[in-house]
Amino acid sequence: MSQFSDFKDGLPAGLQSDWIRLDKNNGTAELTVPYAVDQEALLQQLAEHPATRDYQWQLQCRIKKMPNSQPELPLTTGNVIVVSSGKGGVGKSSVSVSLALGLQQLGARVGLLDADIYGPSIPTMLGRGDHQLSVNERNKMEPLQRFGLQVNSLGYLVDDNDATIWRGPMASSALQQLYRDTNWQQLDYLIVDMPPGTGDIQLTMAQKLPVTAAVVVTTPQTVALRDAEKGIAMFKKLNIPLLGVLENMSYYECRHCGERDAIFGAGGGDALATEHQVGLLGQWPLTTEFRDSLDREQPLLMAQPQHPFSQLIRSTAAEVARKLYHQAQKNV
Ligand SMILES: Nc1ncnc2c1ncn2[C@@H]1O[C@H](COP(=O)(O)OP(=O)(O)OP(=O)(O)O)[C@@H](O)[C@H]1O
Repeated sequence: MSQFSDFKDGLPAGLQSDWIRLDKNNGTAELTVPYAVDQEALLQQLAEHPATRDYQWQLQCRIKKMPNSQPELPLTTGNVIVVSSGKGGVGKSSVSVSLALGLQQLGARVGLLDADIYGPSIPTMLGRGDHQLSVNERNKMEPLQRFGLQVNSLGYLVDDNDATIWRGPMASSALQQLYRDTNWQQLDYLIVDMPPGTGDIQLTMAQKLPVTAAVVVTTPQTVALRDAEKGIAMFKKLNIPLLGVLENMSYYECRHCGERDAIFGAGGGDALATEHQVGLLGQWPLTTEFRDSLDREQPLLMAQPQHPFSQLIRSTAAEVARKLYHQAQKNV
């Protein structure tokens, strides 16, 4: 096996020459961020490029486990990405569900952990079907399988009203237990839907998990942006790499005439990301279909995978995967 070092031109963005191995007439491109690459286009390019066209190409997908913020905590899953918001109601749970499904639709094995003690909404968005949470012979909870995701939520375990009265240590140790005592199966990513806010509870919770990276969700509204800023500061303080800010409800697009209305203001997420040098992961519209699909336990990505919003979600998910990889490389 040799590495292909002289292969810089003509590669799709995201592919690096040291991911390429050659063996006689066979070439393997190992994609450590498979989602950032259009695999069909890449195969075609490899087949046509003068330097590579004499080889038979195959692609292998390998998602690395990146370093996490708490090396002393056992990592029982793949990369742990926490989704957080400074303020409630900005769509953090909707984003968590969508990013998890988006990564999965791009080929990853994904779990979703609902840590929102104030109002676990994942069971409402994904439903539970006929499934009940069960405990195996090793006393581990078997995650619920929803749309191909492995899911666990405080909402599957306790009544909503019981969970909301939990405070500090109780909440963070419940989260830790939920993470550790779930029998996650070979995950590439675990998306964690955190409780809204940036107080002591959220801080402690983030410290109790081996977090790989974080995403902060905001709307463009000034009051949400101010709180999102506190979220950015929290992750900086915890030395958790921030993949970027995701602006949700950026504009409403009329279904009939297509006109866009920035009802919560325009440009706020972008300005915030620029000011803190954290990158804007996406600007998601406010749409009836998105809200309705989650209310009906049929996420848009599943119900209408070709919908432009579904495509936007997948491209944000690809950006998250790509950034996670590159960010972690920088911090090694
Ligand atoms: N882009 C969007 N378009 C339309 N509706 C949305 C969008 N994002 C979220 N919603 C809706 O807004 C409501 C709040 O969303 P969600 O529960 O995800 O917010 P949250 O930030 O997790 O709230 P909290 O953490 O305070 O419970 C939900 O009814 C959801 O369907």
